[in-house]
Amino acid sequence: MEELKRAVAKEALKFIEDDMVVGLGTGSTTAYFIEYLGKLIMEEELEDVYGVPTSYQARLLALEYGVPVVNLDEVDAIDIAVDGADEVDPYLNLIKGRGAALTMEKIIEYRAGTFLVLVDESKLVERLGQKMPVPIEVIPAAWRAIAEELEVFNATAELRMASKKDGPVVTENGNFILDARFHRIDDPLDLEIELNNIPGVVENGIFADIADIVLVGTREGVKRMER
Ligand SMILES: O=C[C@H](O)[C@H](O)[C@H](O)COP(=O)(O)O
Repeated sequence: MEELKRAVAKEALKFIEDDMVVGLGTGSTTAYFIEYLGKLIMEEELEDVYGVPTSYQARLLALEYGVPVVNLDEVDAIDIAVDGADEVDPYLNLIKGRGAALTMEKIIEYRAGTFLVLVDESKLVERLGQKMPVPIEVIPAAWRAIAEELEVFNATAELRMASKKDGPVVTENGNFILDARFHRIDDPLDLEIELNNIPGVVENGIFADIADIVLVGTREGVKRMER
């Protein structure tokens, strides 16, 4: 699996040109991309490329591998954003947020001229929600009210607990994450909008209609899905 992730990360470098502002995603697949991008910048194969990190993880990796970073409010535009995903359906709708970075990821990826997604073949599903729950970032005081509200959607929600901290995961925005399992997601765009209408929801991990290209690492090589 790591080999497939490395292969898509390498392929993604072909999309990066001099003078680009690049959204840097979060997760294990994008980590390889940031490493390889840093190498090209250090070897002066690429010039004047800046990264806009979607998380502390992306920022730390960029600093480690030599990708100059800028904040979202310092750039006029983002040329391309590169990020992983937890699930990809045949229409390029995604579930993201296993790493709890979904809100900043969506802000940056929505703003990008091109949103390039990097996955291995295990992430492909026929229908979103088949394997993964939908992460929902919520204002802490509202977590229980929102979990109850989700029953209306025929979903069961669990508060995500931390593994190296007592109590719940706290996002980089100071919020909690609910992982919601839906009986069946027929219309991802509609559900994405509906979830964000619940008071106290900051953002949810359905990324419908936003990915432009998905690179899929398979045992037969890197395949490309496009809209
Ligand atoms: O918040 C985390 C992100 O949405 C990740 O991009 C996503 O979970 C994919 O991560 P990985 O490449 O490690 O599977």
